[in-house]
Amino acid sequence: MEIIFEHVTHAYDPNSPTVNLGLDDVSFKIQDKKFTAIVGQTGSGKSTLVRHINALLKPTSGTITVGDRVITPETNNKNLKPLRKQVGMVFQFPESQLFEETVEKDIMFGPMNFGASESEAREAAHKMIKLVGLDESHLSQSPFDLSGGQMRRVAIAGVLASDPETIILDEPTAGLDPVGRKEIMELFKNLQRQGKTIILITHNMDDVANFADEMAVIHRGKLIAEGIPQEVFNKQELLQDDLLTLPKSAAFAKDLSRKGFHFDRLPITINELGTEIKQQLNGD
Ligand SMILES: Nc1ncnc2c1ncn2[C@@H]1O[C@H](COP(=O)(O)OP(=O)(O)OP(=O)(O)O)[C@@H](O)[C@H]1O
Repeated sequence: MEIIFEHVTHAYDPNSPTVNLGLDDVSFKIQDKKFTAIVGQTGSGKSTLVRHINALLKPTSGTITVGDRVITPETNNKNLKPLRKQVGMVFQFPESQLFEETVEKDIMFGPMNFGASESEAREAAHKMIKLVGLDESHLSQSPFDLSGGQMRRVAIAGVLASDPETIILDEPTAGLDPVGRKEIMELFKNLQRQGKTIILITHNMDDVANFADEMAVIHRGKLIAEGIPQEVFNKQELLQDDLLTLPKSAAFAKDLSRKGFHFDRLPITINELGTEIKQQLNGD
């Protein structure tokens, strides 16, 4: 589902529509079935941006088109269920929203809320628990008897169980160890391969380099750059002004360029870096 922001401004204080702007005249497109990363410093407006996609927040001015639905300042809260079913959202620390007495009931809650029958929701719970890498035996457990990483997976399964077309992830791997983080990121990449549109807010530039097709950089509520990660991470003006940090491979390449190596463009993944170094050592 294509998502189009057109001149979207969000003022947190409606009495002062030009100050305390969460978003300031943002226009851009999020492409259907792509993996798009949204990055920017703390407080730059990333969460504010994505909360407009399922109308959790309404724009003060401008429009957001989500498939065939247009969200405007006048959009009211009635009839938002179809949109919320299409656009699933995994919030930061989603495990804090688990509340049912069993894992199965927790995963079933979303689909039943959107009109699935009990047996359809149960079937979805059995499918999704496996998809997030957990055993079906956990379904009968209390979510609160699971480890933090397992709870995170259950919460993600709950969002996936409604089969949303677009999945928004607000720092879904925060606090996970490197192995857990990689597994979760690969799960989302696989969902994209199966046809989902993925939108990821992250502070981890290695995840952007390794998983995203597109990225957007937000600063003080404004969109200041967008494009494929390889291009955006090579924008000198962003790096000079510390508006963007580099993935580890690119930072390492930058160090090497002070020691005699030359990179036309900074490599952003470990594979690209390895290839470049090999070529230069071989004198290719
Ligand atoms: N409910 C609110 N009321 C008033 N101001 C808010 C509210 N929520 C966010 N803001 C302000 O809007 C700006 C953008 O916040 P937002 O949470 O979108 O940033 P973010 O980039 O997601 O930050 P982080 O990386 O810390 O999650 C910040 O200045 C923040 O203080």
